[in-house]
Amino acid sequence: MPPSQQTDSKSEVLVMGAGNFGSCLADHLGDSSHEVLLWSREEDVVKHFNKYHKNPKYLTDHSFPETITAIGPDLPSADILSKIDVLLFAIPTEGLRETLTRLRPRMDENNVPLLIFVNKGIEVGTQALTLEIVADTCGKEFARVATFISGPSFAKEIIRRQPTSVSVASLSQAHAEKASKLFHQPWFRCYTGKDPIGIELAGALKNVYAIVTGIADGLGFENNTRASLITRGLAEMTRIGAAYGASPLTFLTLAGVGDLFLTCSSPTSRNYTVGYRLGKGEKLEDIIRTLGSVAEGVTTTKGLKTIIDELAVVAPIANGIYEVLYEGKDVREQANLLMAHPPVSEIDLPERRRGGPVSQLMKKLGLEE
Ligand SMILES: NC(=O)C1=CN([C@@H]2O[C@H](COP(=O)(O)OP(=O)(O)OC[C@H]3O[C@@H](n4cnc5c(N)ncnc54)[C@H](O)[C@@H]3O)[C@@H](O)[C@H]2O)C=CC1
Ligand SMILES: O=C(CO)COP(=O)(O)O
Repeated sequence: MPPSQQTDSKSEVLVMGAGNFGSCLADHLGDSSHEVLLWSREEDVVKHFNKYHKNPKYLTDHSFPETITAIGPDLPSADILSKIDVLLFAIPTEGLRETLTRLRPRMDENNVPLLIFVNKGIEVGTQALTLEIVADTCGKEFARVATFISGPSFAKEIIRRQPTSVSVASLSQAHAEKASKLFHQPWFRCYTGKDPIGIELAGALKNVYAIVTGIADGLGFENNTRASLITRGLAEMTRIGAAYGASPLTFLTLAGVGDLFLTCSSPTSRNYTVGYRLGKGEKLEDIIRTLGSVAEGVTTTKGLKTIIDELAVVAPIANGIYEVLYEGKDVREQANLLMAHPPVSEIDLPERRRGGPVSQLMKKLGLEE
């Protein structure tokens, strides 16, 4: 890969969360001349990071640029928050409401940094996406400019500068473009979009289907099975997204099918791994206890079930995984049940545009005037 491009405009960035993804993104931005603070709630991580420039718990082999300073475990002060240009959250969805609630009184609404979120989940209990959590905790002015980055992007590969592309979306086009510019590097491309809710839903839902394909692989099913689960998972995600009010086309983006394909086909995915180990017969509690990292699909399945029921969407795969995770149903029996569903039409196509070769052929068949 070509060397990192040093940007003209140097930003002061604060990354909240020093797990796999927060550390990786701090490294990415620190490597392109931005000043980076990395907040961790774990004191040992902060001390070790500042002494050795290594994270003792996540991406442990990697040496981080010396320009990154770790802070914590106390939350960043009002003074720090007033000086930064970018505030990036890389903590799991379940921890976001509390963190934002505690941070908000320290933030000046007349000096709001660029707010970026990379978590991929639905909050249990409220079924809220992050945009709504931001609105609830910080107010609508913050939510209107909140920006979301999502897409096929394993931390372990970004840190090795593998070419990566992601979707970046916000209700504010200007903020999406700012975030895109901040992250752009020869090994990292950003594609901006205007459907943050669709992008968020896609990122959260693909984790659920990654657990399902992991189960199938763990049970010993092969390539045909995985390909049909990914494709039918995409159809289901799109149906849920459309019923939710997102654009169905968003599910064809990097944050949609891109990330779905990645996480459903690689053991690097924690969600796929949860599924694979379930397929091999391990218990969910044991898998979560020993995973060492978050798999957001497990909690998201719970919120998703409520959404599916409320919107009355046909979602046999998501319902099936809910029953496995939360009702103790047997994984092999659920697989058999899915295959035993009666045949249905594959996809609801929009009205066909008249004209072109299809119309000519239909005329020849006497099916079109
Ligand atoms: N690892 C990856 O490749 C990618 C992860 N993501 C998303 O980024 C988010 C973070 O993932 P990872 O860093 O991989 O997870 P991780 O499990 O490696 O690290 C999570 C970090 O968040 C902190 N944390 C957990 N609960 C917290 C709370 N309640 N308050 C404050 N801090 C808390 C942990 O101490 C840890 O530093 C997740 O939503 C994940 O879906 C998105 C893209 C890629
Ligand atoms: O979202 C990811 C990559 O894009 C990471 O997936 P997992 O959380 O399943 O590891």
